[in-house]
Amino acid sequence: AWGYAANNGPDKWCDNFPIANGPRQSPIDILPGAASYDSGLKPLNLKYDPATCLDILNNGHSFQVSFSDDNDSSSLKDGPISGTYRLKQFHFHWGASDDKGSEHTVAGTKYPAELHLVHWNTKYASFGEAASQPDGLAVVGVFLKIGDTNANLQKVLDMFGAIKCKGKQTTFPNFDPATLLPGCLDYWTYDGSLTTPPLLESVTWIVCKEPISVSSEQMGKFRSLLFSAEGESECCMMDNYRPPQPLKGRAVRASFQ
Ligand SMILES: NS(=O)(=O)c1ccc(-n2ccn(-c3ccc(F)cc3F)c2=O)cc1
Ligand SMILES: [Zn+2]
Repeated sequence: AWGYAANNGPDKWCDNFPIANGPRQSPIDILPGAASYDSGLKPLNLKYDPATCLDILNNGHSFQVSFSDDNDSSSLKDGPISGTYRLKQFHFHWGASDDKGSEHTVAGTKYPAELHLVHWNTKYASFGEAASQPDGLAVVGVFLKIGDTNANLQKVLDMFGAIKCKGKQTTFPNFDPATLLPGCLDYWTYDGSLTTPPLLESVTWIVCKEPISVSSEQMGKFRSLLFSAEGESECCMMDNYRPPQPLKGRAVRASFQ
């Protein structure tokens, strides 16, 4: 199965997922100087209800916090998208050290981690249906930068004892993902894909320019999770990021000047 090791990592994914070499793959290196300001882009309209937060899971590639999506209580509108996209889950990607870990990069700069808030277009019947459509998903990416301890993030990290190994899951009620957003919601946007298999080219990427803070100690906590399941030889979860992919002529637009 796919992973992030030398024998099953990003350079091998094309063996089972040929779309890995497709025309709109993610992540990318964002060049702020080459992004075009689009005054037609609206501010992001994010509305999250903590009551929709369900559970937290170690899926063997990252950990993810899932939300009930049977109504629009936690949803994204406006920005570069049309219609309403419901929040399904959020997760992170991070490195083995603080000098790498993000998937998107900014003029070659790597951040120690990147948060992805995954939403699906309610014009489709379900997440699974939306995931196979070119306008099916919208993922908001937020960079993490080493600085002050992030008390809101700490609420997530405090759950790690219960999800150390692949397959472990526990309830995680009443968490507000809006507390993980930066103060300024300026963003870059481009058409891309899922950054892990199945690498579906169904994502409108919305990458926030402003990072949120994380302390180096908190980054250490991320690396205490395991890729491995209980009873398997322990393998620390880190470097679970795909490197930037070819832009192939795509435009990257900025919501700010
Ligand atoms: N890193 S990211 O681009 O935000 C990202 C990467 C991969 C996924 N992902 C993996 C499996 N799925 C998935 C789950 C259920 C389904 F019906 C269809 C899917 F594509 C999915 O959305 C979701 C998000
Ligand atoms: Zn992701």
